Amino acid sequence: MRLGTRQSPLAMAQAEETRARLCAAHGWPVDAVELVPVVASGDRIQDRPLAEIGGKALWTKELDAWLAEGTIDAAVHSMKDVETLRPETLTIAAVLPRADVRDVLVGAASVADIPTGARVGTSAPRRAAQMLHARPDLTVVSFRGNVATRLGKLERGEADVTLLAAAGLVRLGETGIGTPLDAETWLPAPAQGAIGIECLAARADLLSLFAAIDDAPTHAAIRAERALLTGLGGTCHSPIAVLTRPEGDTELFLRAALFSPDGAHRVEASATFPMTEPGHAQALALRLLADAPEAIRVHFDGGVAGDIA
Ligand SMILES: NCc1[nH]cc(CCC(=O)O)c1CC(=O)O
Repeated sequence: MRLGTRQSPLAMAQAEETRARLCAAHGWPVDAVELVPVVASGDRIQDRPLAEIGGKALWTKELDAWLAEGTIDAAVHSMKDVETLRPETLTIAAVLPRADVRDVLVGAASVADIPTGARVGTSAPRRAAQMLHARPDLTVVSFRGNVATRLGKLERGEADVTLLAAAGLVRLGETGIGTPLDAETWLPAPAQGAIGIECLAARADLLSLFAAIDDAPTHAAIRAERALLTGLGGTCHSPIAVLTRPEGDTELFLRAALFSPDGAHRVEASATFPMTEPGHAQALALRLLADAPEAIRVHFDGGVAGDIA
C-alpha cells in the first residue's frame, strides 16, 4: 500500500503513526506500507499568508492528483488543513484517535503574563482574533512556516510569543515547550489534533482496511466540526473556534465561537446531538450567524461551504 503525505516533519510523523496503526491492526510487516512524500504548494510558498495564495487547497492538491492517478492508494492529512468541500470522488476512510486538541502558548507562562504591547507571531486568523479579543493591547505579526520554522522565528525575536497546536508538538517529540491553554476558555481550531486518511470513494477494498483503524467518536466529532464549517461558509480569513467532546457513548457536545478578525467581537453557541447526526452542527452554524454582529457576519457566506483555516 502506498500512503501519500506532505514531506514536512509533522506530516511525516503523522504518516508514520498511520502506517504503524495500519500494520498493527492487520498484522502486516512495516514494509507492507510505503510512505510517499510530496512537497505541497503550501510548503513551497512560505512568504505569504495561506489565505492570500489559495487557501487550504494548497495542502491537498498534489495529493488529490496522485489519488486520482493511482500513484498513491490513500493520503494522510491533518484534518485541520483539509478544505471543507472535497471532490466527490474522495472519502475520508478513517480518522485516528484525536490527540491533545489544545493550543500551546510559547514565550509566556499565560495569556495574562504576556507583556503589554508584545508581538504575537501567528498567521492563523482564529489565533490572532482570540488573542486580540483577550489582549487588545497586543500586535499580531505574520508567522508562516512549519513548527520548527516558527519556533526559529520566535528564537530570533521576530515575535515575543507564538501559538502552536499541542498535537503537533507531541508528534514531533517537542514536549516541554510552552504552556497548553485550557481548551474550554481557548477553543481550538476545527479538527485540530485529528489525522484523517483519504482515498477514492470507489476503493471498497481500502475502505474495509482503513475501517480497522478508524476511531468512531473522533470521526463523528470531525464530521460535526466540518458540518459546522459547511454551515458557516467561512474562508481562510474567518476566525472559527470549536470544541467537541463525547457525552456518554452516543452523543456529542459541541461549542463554537466566531470572532471578528480584530478580536473586538465574539459570539458563541453550543449544542448536544447524537454522534450519528453530525449535521446538527450545520444548524448551530446558522444560529451563530443569526446572533453575530455585522462585523463578524461579513466574513462568512452563511451556508455556502468555503475554505477555512
Ligand atoms: N496549521 C498547520 C497545522 N496543521 C495541523 C497542525 C498540528 C496538528 C494537528 O492539529 O493535528 C498544525 C500546526 C499548528 O497549528 O501548530
